[in-house]
Amino acid sequence: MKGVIQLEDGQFFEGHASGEWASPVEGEVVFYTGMTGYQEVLTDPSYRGQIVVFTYPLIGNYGVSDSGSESEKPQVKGAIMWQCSDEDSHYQADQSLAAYMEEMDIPYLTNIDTREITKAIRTKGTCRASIANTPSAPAPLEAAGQVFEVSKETIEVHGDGGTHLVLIDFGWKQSILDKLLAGGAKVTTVPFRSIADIHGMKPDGIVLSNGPGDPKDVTGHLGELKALLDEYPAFGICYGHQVISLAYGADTEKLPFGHRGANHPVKDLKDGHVFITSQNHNYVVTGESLEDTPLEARLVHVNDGSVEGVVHKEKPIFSAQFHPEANPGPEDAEWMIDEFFTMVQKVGVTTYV
Ligand SMILES: NC(=O)CC[C@H](N)C(=O)O
Repeated sequence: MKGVIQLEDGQFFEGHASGEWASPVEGEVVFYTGMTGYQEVLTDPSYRGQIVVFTYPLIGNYGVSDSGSESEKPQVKGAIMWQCSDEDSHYQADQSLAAYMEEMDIPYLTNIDTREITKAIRTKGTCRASIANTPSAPAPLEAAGQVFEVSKETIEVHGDGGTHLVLIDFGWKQSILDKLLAGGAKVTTVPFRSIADIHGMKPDGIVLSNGPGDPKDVTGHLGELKALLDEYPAFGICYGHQVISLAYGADTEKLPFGHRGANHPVKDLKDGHVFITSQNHNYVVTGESLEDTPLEARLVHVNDGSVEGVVHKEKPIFSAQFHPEANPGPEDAEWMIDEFFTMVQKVGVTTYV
């Protein structure tokens, strides 16, 4: 069956549709350049509401595993591929990607020249798009507030390790929780709407999770968040990095087409070493906006010089704009999780630079 993705500016790309749709599927269209990691991408709450173009031509060749998802259900609005495999060649696979897409009812197109559409997004910038059986213009309105859809309603306790960490929930990924548990923590996940409750839990440290959409969606919580950060060691991952920066007075802006893939080089200004990271973000902290804050940039993207991590000049607080939990992607940045545990365990720490 015929399927079409149409961008905001009227450009459209024709391919095969996974189904017959009564109405168009609309969302922000972004591209992901990794060769692997499709299951994590489809289920990562940070991709909530987006249509993801996979640039690598063969997606799904190692199938889908029951234990490989980043949240309980798919989060993307739709997917665009050249080829979606209906075979699963991996000993841990439970089903093929094509079967998974059908079971989960994720609308997708195949036989689309994903490199051509990526060039269009790169030229025009991230934009809205619609997937349908015939060309259909997407509504111009930008969706907002996805973080309210993915942050859970309740406080949950995981594991029983000796270090008590609170993971502030902006839509946390399973692999962040897994890494904290593996490091020896008991982890309490707390919805960002319940930040005030965290003081009573007296945790050893705070981790601020990844999340979808614009970090300014949680502006109303920044005051109580800063009060918390002033008291506890903290580590922010992606959305978490952005809200730490906003809480201390820095600003964020939207990149033209974001960073999504598993090969983004980042430089640590502390010692000059460059490492490869897994990334998934539209927004960045603007470098100049850090000037009048107690934060400074420690990590920068080698390709475009954008801020990839900040550190507080006096307090034990630091952050990563990328994904040190590395699902999907290289594990080069896992040292940050180790550093966080060391920082939390270090009694009387006052400076972390
Ligand atoms: N992975 C994330 O946490 C993404 C953060 C934010 N939604 C952005 O797009 O920049």
